[in-house]
Amino acid sequence: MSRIIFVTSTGTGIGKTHVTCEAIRNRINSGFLVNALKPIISGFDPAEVENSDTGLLLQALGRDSSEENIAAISPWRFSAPLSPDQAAVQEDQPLDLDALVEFCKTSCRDDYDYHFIEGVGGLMVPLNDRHTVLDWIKALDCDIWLVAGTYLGSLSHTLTACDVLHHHDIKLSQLILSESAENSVGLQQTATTLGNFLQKIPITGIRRQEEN
Ligand SMILES: Nc1ncnc2c1ncn2[C@@H]1O[C@H](COP(=O)(O)OP(=O)(O)OP(=O)(O)O)[C@@H](O)[C@H]1O
Ligand SMILES: C[C@H](N)[C@H](N)CCCCCC(=O)O
Ligand SMILES: [Mg+2]
Repeated sequence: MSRIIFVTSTGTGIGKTHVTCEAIRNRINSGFLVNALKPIISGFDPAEVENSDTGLLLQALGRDSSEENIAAISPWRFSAPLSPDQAAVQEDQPLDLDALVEFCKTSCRDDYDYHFIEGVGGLMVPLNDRHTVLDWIKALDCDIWLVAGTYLGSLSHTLTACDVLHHHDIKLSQLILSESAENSVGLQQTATTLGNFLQKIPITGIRRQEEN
């Protein structure tokens, strides 16, 4: 039975891709068959694929960044580094929630042990003028990972996101703290405080691994 894991966050630039790539590598190294999708990417530059979320995910999967491989995991690609609803209008490529959900469900029928789906930005990022990432999550039957930072300010951002999920009866499988580069108050302090409010949710942390 394969597992589908949707990776969302408290905001943009927090660590979804970093966490997902690490999770992919760990599972492949353990002998599992893994796939990953980054269905919607904005700020995408075809000349800089290697550094893009799509390129990094493909690298973690052990695949090259051919046009075909890029299109297979990231069909909605926008150049503008904006919220998808804005980039889609600007680039005349409307984002339809049903088409997005159908793409994810079809892709996740492929025979892998794990399917990772990286969202876009944070939990409530608008996809069009009516739907957000939350609606996308609600339309899928999958595990949810929330990636949060350890920067000063993250506690409120994280508890807000958890409250939204709870309000919508969406069970959070785990909260992953990706240690922030700036203004970090530290993994342990952040985990301890969040643990006081999120007793039933497993909290794990990833130390800041300085990029080589
Ligand atoms: N634990 C960590 N150790 C080292 N670098 C990290 C860690 N977490 C995040 N980063 C770095 O911080 C930057 C932002 O992380 P990442 O790209 O994973 O964010 P994201 O949530 O996927 O952003 P987006 O919303 O654009 O998809 C990247 O350069 C990433 O390599
Ligand atoms: C461009 C960036 N890296 C992400 N792909 C998109 C982030 C959208 C954030 C929208 C918002 O919450 O204000
Ligand atoms: Mg990312």
